[in-house]
Amino acid sequence: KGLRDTEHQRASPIPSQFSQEERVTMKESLKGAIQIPTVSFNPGEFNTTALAEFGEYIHKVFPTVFRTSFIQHEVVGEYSHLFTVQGSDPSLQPYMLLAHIDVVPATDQGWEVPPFSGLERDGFIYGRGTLDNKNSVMAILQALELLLIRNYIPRRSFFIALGHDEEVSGAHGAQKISALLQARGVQLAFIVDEGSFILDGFIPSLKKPLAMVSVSEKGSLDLMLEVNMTPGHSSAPPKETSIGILAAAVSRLEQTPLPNMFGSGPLKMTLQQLANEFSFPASVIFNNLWLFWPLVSRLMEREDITNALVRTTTAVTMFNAGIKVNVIPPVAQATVNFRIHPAQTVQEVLKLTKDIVMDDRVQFHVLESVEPLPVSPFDDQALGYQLIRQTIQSVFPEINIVVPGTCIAQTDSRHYTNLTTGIYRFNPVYLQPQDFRSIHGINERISVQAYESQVKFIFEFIQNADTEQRPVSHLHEL
Ligand SMILES: CCCCCCCC/C=C\CCCCCCCC(=O)N[C@@H](Cc1ccccc1)C(=O)O
Ligand SMILES: [Zn+2]
Ligand SMILES: [Zn+2]
Repeated sequence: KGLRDTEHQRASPIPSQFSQEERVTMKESLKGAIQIPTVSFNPGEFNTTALAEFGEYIHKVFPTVFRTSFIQHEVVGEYSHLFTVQGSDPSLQPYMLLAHIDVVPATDQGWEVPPFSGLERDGFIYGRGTLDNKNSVMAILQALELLLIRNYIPRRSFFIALGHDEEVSGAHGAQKISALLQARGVQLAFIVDEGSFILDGFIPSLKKPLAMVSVSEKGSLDLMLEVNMTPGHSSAPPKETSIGILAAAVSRLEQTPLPNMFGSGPLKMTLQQLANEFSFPASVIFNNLWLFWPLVSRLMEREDITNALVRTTTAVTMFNAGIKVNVIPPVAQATVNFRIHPAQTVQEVLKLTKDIVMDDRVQFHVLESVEPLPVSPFDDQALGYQLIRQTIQSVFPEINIVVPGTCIAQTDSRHYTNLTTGIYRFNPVYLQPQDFRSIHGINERISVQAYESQVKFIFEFIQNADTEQRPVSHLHEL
């Protein structure tokens, strides 16, 4: 099911074919972007030199974008970029494409090539940001540049927002852009951001790749656990120290996963839509979840990635205690990062956590919390979702599974809920489990061909968004 464009609009799309010279230029431009180490270290702590250089770099490699009269470019929060592309038809509601220019840190250790070299090997461009998320930054601007060179004039207005601090919360980039657009009275038809991919090999019994468009996003709770004890000489220690008490509390949390929420939230819809794609006997199981849900939910718990879809996860990420070898430690602190399932709330997770720890000597400090994001519409009338489906069909004709999903991490799009109810997280790039581990890990890379397809996707997406849409009953009719 989906939307179909009108006949006359469909008659003359600009074909997404790029010359050999354009293909070389686009991959070289991505490599150049990777070579600029736009690292975010901590909130408010960025490589500002690199961020400034990145701003100059995009001017250099996308000159047409910057000199086009109907495109306004603004720098927001010093290093983020907002482009307003004024469409020719003001009756169409605008949309927004999001990406971020900052990356997480990377040292050379474990990498086949240095992480900021942007080197090409065996058809892959390596480097921090090739999947998260300079590929999107560059592909969006590259697609627009190529459309403008072909004299394309968009009908529907759209915004491109490139945040510079997504990896450390988005407070200086996305939040400021969002406030600016709100002050201007902007309401968006939908937003497309990072957060999911064309998944290949994530579900053992499913041989075909599937495009998962995330329509929701898990929340988070950063909780600091603290134990205070009177310090003293280690030669006559008390029965328990602050470290021992805290370690036991943290261990209880790790040993007691929060409840399996299988059956609530978007996952059930995802699996129902997938049911007919499995071969026997998995197809019978997924078509009868009312009977087999205990089995499926247990199977999903086995792997870390699918476990993250069925529950609020608990990750102990920091532990600090002790000041000297012969001093009883006065304070022990641990930070726990919970990723909250869409069917739970911050308060529920806090209560469950306190019940598991069950020790009055442990104090709880909420450092930061974000509720899970609402589920964006993905029905036949949902413009953003259907445009993504339609463009997947055309750019990746081999993919016949497009399902709504939940993003297990957080994205800058969470700062834009004031502007739209349609937030879709999808990168048109194939991802295998080992690629998933490279995001924030080592040897992050994208194939030249995958990057070209991403440019092609956005090139077509912008044109598809300009066609008048009306509902149709079958996707294959698009
Ligand atoms: C049933 C099918 C199985 C589906 C498996 C799902 C596979 C997941 C695939 C892709 C997910 C990739 C997510 C990439 C986005 C990463 C965004 C990110 O890292 N965000 C940060 C934001 C943040 C939050 C708080 C403080 C600082 C930064 C994050 O979430 O940590
Ligand atoms: Zn990212
Ligand atoms: Zn990231």
